Amino acid sequence: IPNTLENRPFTVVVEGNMGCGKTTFLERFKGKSNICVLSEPVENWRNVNGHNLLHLMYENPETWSFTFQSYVQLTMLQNHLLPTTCAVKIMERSIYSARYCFVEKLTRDGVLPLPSAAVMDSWFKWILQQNFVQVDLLIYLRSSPEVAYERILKRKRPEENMVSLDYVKYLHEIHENWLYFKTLFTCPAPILVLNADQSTLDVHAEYEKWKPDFFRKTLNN
Ligand SMILES: Cc1cc2cn([C@H]3C[C@H](O)[C@@H](CO)O3)c(=O)nc2[nH]1
Repeated sequence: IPNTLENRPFTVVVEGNMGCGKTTFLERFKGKSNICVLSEPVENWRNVNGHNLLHLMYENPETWSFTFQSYVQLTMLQNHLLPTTCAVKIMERSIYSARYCFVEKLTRDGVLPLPSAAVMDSWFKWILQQNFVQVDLLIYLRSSPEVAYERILKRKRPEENMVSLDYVKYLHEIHENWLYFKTLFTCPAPILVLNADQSTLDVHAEYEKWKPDFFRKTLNN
């Protein structure tokens, strides 16, 4: 069956650095009857048969990155494929940022050994070839690393207590090259860039301003 909008929801993916405000941005859509909101499955990652893979990954990335990122890829695919009767599905991150941002960074850092990166990439490429995953709009919450880092410090996620500003800056560059300069990897859908350094209200005001164009443009294709 072709993966057309007739038999699947209009899928929006919200991407951005750690601390850019994705979770807060998605709060606005929760409770709307016709929108299925899928937050990043961090709680899943914290308890896989009793194992906190997120903690293990931060504590010893050389040993646990492959395990963690393999599970992230599975949970992202599950979100992409989750059936819904809603007209719109909005997801926090995607199988794309898993591969293009996080796995890419770990591979470049030499933290993820090349044989492991090759296996991750084989899974990723096969999944895309199955045409399981369709994204219709990508919202890039574009933040400066300094603002993002301040928010990470404030929210105090236990596993992130060792995250450095350098790590956040590096992830920022990868997001910029992918979603703003578009020099890194292909973009799976049209991109709406929002200035995420603003207050939550202003980010939503900017989204509301651009929404009609983007939904009309993408729905009419
Ligand atoms: C898709 C994807 C999300 C994601 C998050 N993370 C980390 C960054 C944050 O500390 C936490 C929640 O986003 O998980 C990661 O290492 N690899 C990831 N891949």
